[in-house]
Amino acid sequence: MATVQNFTPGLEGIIACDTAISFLDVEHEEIVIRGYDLIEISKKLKYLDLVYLLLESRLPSDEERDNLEREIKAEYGLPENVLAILKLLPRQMDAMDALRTGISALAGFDPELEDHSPEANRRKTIRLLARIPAIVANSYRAGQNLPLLEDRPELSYSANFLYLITGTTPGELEASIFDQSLMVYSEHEMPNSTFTARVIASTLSDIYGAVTGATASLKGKLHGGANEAVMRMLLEAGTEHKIEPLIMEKLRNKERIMGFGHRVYMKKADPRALFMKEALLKLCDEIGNWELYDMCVIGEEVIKREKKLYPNLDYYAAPVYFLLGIPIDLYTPIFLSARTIGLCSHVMEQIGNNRLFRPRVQYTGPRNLHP
Ligand SMILES: CC(=O)SCCNC(=O)CCNC(=O)[C@H](O)C(C)(C)COP(=O)(O)OP(=O)(O)OC[C@H]1O[C@@H](n2cnc3c(N)ncnc32)[C@H](O)[C@@H]1OP(=O)(O)O
Ligand SMILES: O=C([O-])CC(=O)C(=O)O
Repeated sequence: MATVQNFTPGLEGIIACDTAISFLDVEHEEIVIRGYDLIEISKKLKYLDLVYLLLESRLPSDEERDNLEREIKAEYGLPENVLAILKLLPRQMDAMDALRTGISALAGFDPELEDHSPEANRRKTIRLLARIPAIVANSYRAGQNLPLLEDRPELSYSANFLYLITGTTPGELEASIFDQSLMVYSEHEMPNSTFTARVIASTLSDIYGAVTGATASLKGKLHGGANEAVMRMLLEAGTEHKIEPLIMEKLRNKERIMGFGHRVYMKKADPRALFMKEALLKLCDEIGNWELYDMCVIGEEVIKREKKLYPNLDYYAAPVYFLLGIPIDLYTPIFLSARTIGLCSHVMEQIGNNRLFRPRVQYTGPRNLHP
């Protein structure tokens, strides 16, 4: 049997590349984004400040952030033919598959597709940030026979995104919590989807292809798809009295409980989950009904007691999105939209210092067979 040294299934703990973008400092429970603590900037700043930080490696002045917002808004609007493709998709198609198709179709309408210069890739990133929310919302609306909506540039970037999804202008608290959720979903070092994007970029393929591949990766319920599964579980329980028996039954059946555990944190809290837990409480306070919050807290305690596992971001983002009136099918597409800036930053960094990803295998098949 051919052997290769240092085989680690799932590449657990393996350093895949060097990066100046982000790092999970598990020991200090800090997600470092270009030197800043993600949770601190999510509390103090806005999503577009973080977009600027990821793009330019420094925080913007107010004027620089406003200019970035203008740049993105100038690219609002989907090409007619992309809208036509979205309308032709089967109604039952998974929203992540529709999104993947939409992003892939957008590539055909970008005249700079094959220009891999940093300047062209920055412009393509701006276009993706401008157009992915409209794909997410309108592919869903088309499938539901709802009228398609156009961007409203007078709203902030995240308020417009939430408007496209729900069809109503969000209140201040809703827009602010949605913006914070985009921030905590924006970038997270080297998850499967980001690795996928960098692997694709390392062949000198294009940025749309890298984001399309990452979308397929993020769909899976061991990754981004978990936020939708969490909400379905909470709805199945229905009340705070039924969440413990439901979880216990799933554990007896050896099922994984979605929204718990994490390859990197595993036995530590995901700082983003705690932040979204606070956001959930604020939304419950606003409506004067704490049932969902109480149910989540009971679920968290049961899993800690039974499995010594902590919630990840998806566990608390799901009920937050539910209270924001977002259809469950769109939770993972929203994750991808928020993550677009992280993915594009990694693609640009990969191209800037490229080495083709091409690992080896530990061969376990037969040898010396003859036809
Ligand atoms: C934003 C995000 O994308 S975060 C991830 C979202 N995904 C989820 O929430 C899905 C549920 N969680 C999981 O499946 C896992 O925790 C993962 C995939 C996220 C990480 O898993 P891995 O690093 O591969 O850990 P692994 O699968 O080896 O699990 C280690 C042990 O913990 C258990 N475990 C891990 N997560 C869970 C869970 N959610 N429910 C029940 N048991 C779990 C495993 O069964 C295993 O137990 P064992 O050693 O007794 O067999
Ligand atoms: O880091 C991971 O493996 C998954 C995750 O939490 C994310 O992508 O936000």
